[in-house]
Amino acid sequence: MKFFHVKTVSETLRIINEQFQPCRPPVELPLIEVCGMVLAEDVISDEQVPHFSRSTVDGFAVCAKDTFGASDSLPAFLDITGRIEMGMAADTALHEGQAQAIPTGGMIPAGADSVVMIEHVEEVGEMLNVFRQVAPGENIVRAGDDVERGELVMACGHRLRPQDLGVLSAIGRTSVRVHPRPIVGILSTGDEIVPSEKKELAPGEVRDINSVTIGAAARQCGATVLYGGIVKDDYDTFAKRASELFHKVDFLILSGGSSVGTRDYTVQVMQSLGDPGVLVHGVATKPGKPTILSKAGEKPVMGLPGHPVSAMIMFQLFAVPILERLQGLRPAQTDLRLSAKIARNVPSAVGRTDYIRVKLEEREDGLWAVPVFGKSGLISTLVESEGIVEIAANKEGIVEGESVKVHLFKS
Ligand SMILES: Nc1nc2c(c(=O)[nH]1)N[C@H]1C(S)=C(S)[C@@H](COP(=O)(O)OP(=O)(O)OC[C@H]3O[C@@H](n4cnc5c(N)ncnc54)[C@H](O)[C@@H]3O)O[C@H]1N2
Ligand code: MOO
Repeated sequence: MKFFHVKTVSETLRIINEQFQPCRPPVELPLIEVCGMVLAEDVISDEQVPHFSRSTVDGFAVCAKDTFGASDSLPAFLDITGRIEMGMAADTALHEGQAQAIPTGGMIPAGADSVVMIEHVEEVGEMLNVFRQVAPGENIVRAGDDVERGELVMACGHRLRPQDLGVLSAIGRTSVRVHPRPIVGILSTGDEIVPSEKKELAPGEVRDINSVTIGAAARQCGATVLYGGIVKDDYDTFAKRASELFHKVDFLILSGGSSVGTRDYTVQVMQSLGDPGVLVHGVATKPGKPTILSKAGEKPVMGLPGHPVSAMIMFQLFAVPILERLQGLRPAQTDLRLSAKIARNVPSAVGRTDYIRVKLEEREDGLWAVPVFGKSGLISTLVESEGIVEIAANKEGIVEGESVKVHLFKS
């Protein structure tokens, strides 16, 4: 009889951190291709953004002190000495008592320190009546306000979002060094598993859920996915198909066959892929106990439990950190979990970390997490849920009203 020598969640995460590094050397790619990828360089700006002081409104560039005390009943009177064109240099300096018309985004002329909005002035020929006072700096973005020359704009290990690409574009970068997207291979196992396109199911057959859910979740984490299809519970075929896929990918995920049944070959297949071999066989969690982690050469291989809910939760718990390591992502600086109160008592066993599915309800007294109960083979329970809540291994459960952290599913 074989037994699991289970590891705790934190032991498994420590192993992941120690064992896996970025999978391939960084590459230089054009900005339009790098959203969602991880930076492999420190980006330092050699320019100021904006590189000229500009107006944030349509109006008149002025010296603020000329407007002090101005009101509807006592306007300030200024001479209009110029009109600044969009995208052109403002090359006529402004002196006290003068104003120059300026569009939103126009360059502030030398000598001006603020802009009065068009709504608060009246043009009378070449004279300007100003009915509101403005403070120095009002309605102006100064050169370098956004980014200073020499500033570290983004550090190595940062996952690039649309706004990050905006800054890179603003400082004139057309390409950046990034960690390549890891290629994740997925192979589903089980005599009963058939492709989703199969119309009429024979008794005992089950359409493949895990290739689809795990493939999509891997893509959400920045990976490229190679689908290996479905393989029967036959050691030789399984080992051959796993080995073929393994050589094409950076991270191989096997679904099903991770438990200790006589036909569960996943561990043997993982060992056959190369040394050092299996690092974790079984984790002290519910669901997900029969999760396996191994390393062949430098590549991670993960055996996810067949039950679709367990597979997704274990992917979240361990495959996401593996993918982060493979992409050189810096550990998260912020806690992205939502605080809520649990709506029911949920018992749990000491010595095991439990993950419960929850949906969120906004009530008058705040956010509540309502447990969604159901066996780990029932994928629709995850459709109903918005996230998962961890019950720590040292707890006997959580009581109604207790504050919990909800780890939200990505959408
Ligand atoms: N004696 C024991 N039996 C089991 C244990 C245990 O500790 N001792 N653990 C149970 C737990 S928990 C889980 S989870 C499962 C995991 O088993 P496997 O990883 O070997 O998975 P399978 O037996 O292949 O499948 C389990 C279940 O999930 C369905 N399945 C599998 N793959 C897919 C797929 N790609 N798409 C949809 N559904 C899938 C499969 O048909 C089975 O119903 O072991 C328990 N047993
Ligand atoms: O714990 Mo198993 O992972 O589904 O139910």
